[in-house]
Amino acid sequence: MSEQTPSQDKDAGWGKKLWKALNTDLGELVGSDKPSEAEPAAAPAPAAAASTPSAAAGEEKSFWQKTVEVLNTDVTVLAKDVAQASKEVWQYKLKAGLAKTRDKLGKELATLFGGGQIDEDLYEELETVLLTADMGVDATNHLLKDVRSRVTLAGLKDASELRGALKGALTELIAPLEKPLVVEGHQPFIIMVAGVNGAGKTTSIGKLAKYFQGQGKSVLLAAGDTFRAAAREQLMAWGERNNVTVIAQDGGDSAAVCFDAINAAKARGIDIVLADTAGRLPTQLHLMDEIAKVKRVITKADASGPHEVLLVLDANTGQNALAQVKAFDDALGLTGLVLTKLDGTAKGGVIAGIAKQKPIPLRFIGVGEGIDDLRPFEAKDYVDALIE
Ligand SMILES: Nc1nc2c(ncn2[C@@H]2O[C@H](COP(=O)(O)OP(=O)(O)OP(=O)(O)O)[C@@H](O)[C@H]2O)c(=O)[nH]1
Repeated sequence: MSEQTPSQDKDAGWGKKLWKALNTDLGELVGSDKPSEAEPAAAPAPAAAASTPSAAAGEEKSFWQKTVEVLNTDVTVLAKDVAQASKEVWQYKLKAGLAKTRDKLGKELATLFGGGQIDEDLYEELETVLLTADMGVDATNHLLKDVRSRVTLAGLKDASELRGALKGALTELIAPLEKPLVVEGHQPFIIMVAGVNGAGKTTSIGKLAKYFQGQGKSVLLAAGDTFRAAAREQLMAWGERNNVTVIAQDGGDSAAVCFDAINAAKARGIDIVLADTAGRLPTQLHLMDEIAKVKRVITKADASGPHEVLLVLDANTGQNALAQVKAFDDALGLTGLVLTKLDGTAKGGVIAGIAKQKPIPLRFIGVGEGIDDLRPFEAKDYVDALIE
């Protein structure tokens, strides 16, 4: 068993470190009504000079308290700006990532919704468009029914009004999948990651580690894909670059790696364990048995775990993704899904199929190979990016 521990403080993400540093300094300032010795003598502190500790306890605020208030306000405003900018960047990426699906769907919908009356021919064409975007028969039927009732309810007459009806119906259908992963309540919070070969498990684990670090969580990775040596190397290289401990083993047993990783995380007070597993097809029954064993061994290491069992799906597989969801759910009892590679496919409609047939929370979607290209799924953003 090998362990790769980063040299620096890997337990805190930069966000946490920054926040801690700011709060520590500000906290110290609040506790002091006069400049510290480290402050220059010429520090502009007339109010502070006039203000005694008893005055500070009264109505009058000291210079330093006012300074701290201003600084805190600025930090809050700055944090809001950063969050807003980050959201806008993601919406842009999502839109760019869904370009293939949108181009296909959008072009056909544009013709369909160009104008003219709403009739049976139009519904038939809409059905074909939805099916070709890989929404599947069930979801397509559901959407058509919903669109029809919206048309009746709102008394819509012109085809150009159907866009809003379709967007509304689609948002409502996929909204139940929007259940962000909450990694609280257990320490370590153990996330087991499964999927077919090449779905994007290992890269998603790297992205998730960064995402959770950004929330101030400490993360440890279990290189449980002992089948593919490159996956272990990939994870270790990633861990080294990002100061995250990786527990690995040359070849051997995936369950044993996860077991050791959980114990290491417990000993170090780590917040989150992300456990990789080897890719496998649902038809490889012995491998499906093996992954069920990995889960059982995780439960041996921590009776309450795993706290999340994620299935990573490649969006390119389209409707076949549903068969994977069913098989892995039978073997493992899935609690969440990750849909990767939405950027490389015109099959983004598969989310509607999942929502209709196997509504397991879609925790994250991936729209690129970059480290920030995986984010929590939001139904409205998704539909807005898909249908303009
Ligand atoms: N374009 C794009 N590529 C992605 C995305 N997610 C993962 N990939 C790529 O998909 C390829 C396979 O990813 P891996 O993480 O190695 O897949 P895996 O599931 O761990 O593979 P196995 O270990 O063989 O089962 C890599 O080249 C990734 O960069 C995504 O959202 N968009």
